[in-house]
Amino acid sequence: MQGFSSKTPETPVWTEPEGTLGQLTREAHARAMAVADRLEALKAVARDARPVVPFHQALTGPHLRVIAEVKRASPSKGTIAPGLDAVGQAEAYVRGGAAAISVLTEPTRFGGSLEDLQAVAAAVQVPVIRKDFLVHPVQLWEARAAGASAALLIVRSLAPSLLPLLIDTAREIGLEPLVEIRDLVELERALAAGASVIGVNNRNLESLVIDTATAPAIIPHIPSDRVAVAESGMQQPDDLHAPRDAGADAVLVGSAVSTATDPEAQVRALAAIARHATARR
Ligand SMILES: O=P(O)(O)OC[C@@H](O)[C@@H](O)c1c[nH]c2ccccc12
Repeated sequence: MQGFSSKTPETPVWTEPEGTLGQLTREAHARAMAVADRLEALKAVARDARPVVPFHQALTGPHLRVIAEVKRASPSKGTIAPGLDAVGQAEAYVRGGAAAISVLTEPTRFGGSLEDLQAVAAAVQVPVIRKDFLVHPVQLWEARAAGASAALLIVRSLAPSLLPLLIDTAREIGLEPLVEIRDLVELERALAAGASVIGVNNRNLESLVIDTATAPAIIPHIPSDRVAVAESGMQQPDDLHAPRDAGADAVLVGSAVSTATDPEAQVRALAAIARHATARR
């Protein structure tokens, strides 16, 4: 076996995701298998779907952008906003200045659905992202058929050959992949696979532990020709200073806006902080 020389970048051995992420990834894979034979039908629906709204473009510019998420529940907190009306919520986010809307479609732990995604995509003008544990091309077609303009791909959930395959498939369909990482090794994988919008999750999805210092530490390493998004754990406007100062292009906020009594005002307050920003990377 070949050892690593000091000049050879270390290639980590691929291991399956553990903990909650492992479970969610396996469940998502089973759901994909159950609809795999619908691929041709989904392609036909996708042809008539709402045209793609450029996601990359919506997140670029001199100011920090806010991606607001429709989130009823999470594995860490359980149910947080049980009766949430996805469309009403998304419309409030847009009035508050959200640059894009994230819609959870994972059903068991996040209380989401493709119906939510479809309804939101039909109601708002901004790009909508499918947030789930996607592991199969058929799920990208589902996203596009529902009117999504972007889809989340979690590096930790995807075996090395699968990540570039799904990134390429997403782009062929017209979806922009938001490629999620949590450390520098995963950043290298994302870059090598051609990711252009990179999200750094403050939450470790295997242990569910949150550390809001993660995104600010990783983002300065993201090349300036890529879009950098800080994700998770940001509750109030002040929490946006650290990712902004690290050079983030956008922040993704879920729980804080989903549980807000006035979601429009909450997003507006976040976007107001965002507007003071100047990109540093
Ligand atoms: O509710 P928060 O802490 O604002 O987090 C939102 C978002 O980052 C989080 O929902 C998320 C980030 N990556 C994910 C992957 C799958 C499901 C959910 C997520």
